[in-house]
Amino acid sequence: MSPIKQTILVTGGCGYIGSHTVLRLLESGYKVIVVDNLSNSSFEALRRVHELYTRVAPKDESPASLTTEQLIPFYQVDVLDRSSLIKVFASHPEISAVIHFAGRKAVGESSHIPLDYYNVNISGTVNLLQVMDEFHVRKIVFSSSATVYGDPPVIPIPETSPIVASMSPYGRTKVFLEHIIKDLCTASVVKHQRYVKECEAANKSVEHNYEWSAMLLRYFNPAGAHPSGIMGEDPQGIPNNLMPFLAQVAVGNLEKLSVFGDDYPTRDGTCIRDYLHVLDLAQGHVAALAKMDTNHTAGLFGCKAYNLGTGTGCTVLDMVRAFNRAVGRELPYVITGRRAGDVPNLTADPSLANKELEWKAEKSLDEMCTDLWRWQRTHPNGYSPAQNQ
Ligand SMILES: NC(=O)c1ccc[n+]([C@@H]2O[C@H](COP(=O)([O-])OP(=O)(O)OC[C@H]3O[C@@H](n4cnc5c(N)ncnc54)[C@H](O)[C@@H]3O)[C@@H](O)[C@H]2O)c1
Ligand SMILES: O=c1ccn([C@@H]2O[C@H](COP(=O)(O)OP(=O)(O)O[C@H]3O[C@H](CO)[C@H](O)[C@H](O)[C@H]3O)[C@@H](O)[C@H]2O)c(=O)[nH]1
Repeated sequence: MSPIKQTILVTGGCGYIGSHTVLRLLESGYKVIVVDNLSNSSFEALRRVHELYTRVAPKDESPASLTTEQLIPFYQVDVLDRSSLIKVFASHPEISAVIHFAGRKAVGESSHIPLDYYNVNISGTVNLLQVMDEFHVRKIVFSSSATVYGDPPVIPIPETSPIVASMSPYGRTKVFLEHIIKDLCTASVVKHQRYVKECEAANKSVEHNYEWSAMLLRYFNPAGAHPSGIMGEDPQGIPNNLMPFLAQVAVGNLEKLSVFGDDYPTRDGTCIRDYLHVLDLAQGHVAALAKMDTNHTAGLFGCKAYNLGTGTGCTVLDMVRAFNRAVGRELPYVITGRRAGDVPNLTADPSLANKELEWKAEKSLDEMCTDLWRWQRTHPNGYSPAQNQ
């Protein structure tokens, strides 16, 4: 008989990082429930997760005989919608932790519609945390970002680097949310101590633990796709990020890449980022959940931040060359002016995650590019069936 599996609620589980993480969770033996309002994704991502999981699942599970919703219960719910969230938690008392991806993530757009970003990212997360607390689910893995470091004083960046009033409303939501989650963890220790004292005074047994545990995962730059070629990033409209933009140039949907500035203090003048394969990033979430469990067994709760990156920085032009190798031809680009808010170098010091989470990004730059290209050339329009081969 299979051991009892923990159930993880994944918000934003149909999105780019979320869908790859849902697959890794299933492969690691977790049960998964997904909440997503599909504002930047489609249910098709979960169908692909189902298909891929069917290929590797243990024989006694036979997921092929299930519908996708039987394998992965799915709720098209907005994290701002408190009563619907309550229904999800009430229907699934087995939820033991939440991985929270849902939110808006376009840096540029956040400067034009800051209230939407503060509403979805901050109010949506506070809403979720309140509902979790109500249902005694007090373990969260949160999608933070390297953007919280602003323009950091030291490269590679350790977690002790100051987190700052970041460069965009989007970035600020991540900074605020880190503070909010830390405050919640701190307050919960006091609440639990008070509760324990009350129990002792009333000669009652201690039935609950009010203490929160949180993992703030500061992602560097996720790239790539599942090596099968059937799952990948499916950005709406013109992509904001470098790698999906390059991939769209390669399939002919966009004419050429604009390289935003070649006058930065870097080896070729273009910005340096730390790109990691999306499956390595997905595995980071599995490692963070495992660490929370080990901590709990040792009686440790509270909030901890980890960098998820490779520790190696690549310039924009390094990435163009790497993607050219995968595609087998030179893609057109033009150097333009700097993009507002970009900083010269965001390269992780991942040693804390390497040591404490026993996690390391394993996949190479060439794998990221080859996997991205396999996905994009077979799905030039992402999950939308129109014109895909
Ligand atoms: N992709 C990156 O480069 C990157 C880097 C650092 C941090 N992050 C963070 O990681 C998380 C996931 O990013 P991603 O790249 O997978 O983005 P994504 O847009 O592909 O995924 C986000 C998912 O959340 C859903 N969603 C959005 N608003 C929602 C709401 N109000 N209620 C319910 N669902 C909602 C979307 O439909 C989507 O499926 C985000 O929080 C993002 O800020 C991403
Ligand atoms: O068309 C483009 C797009 C990007 N770039 C450059 O490529 C680099 C990477 O840009 P991305 O937009 O791909 O990624 P960012 O580092 O700006 O931001 C991403 O990673 C951050 C963490 O490092 C945040 O989490 C943020 O949410 C996420 O979009 C930057 O130097 C940018 O100027 C171009 O030259 N042309």
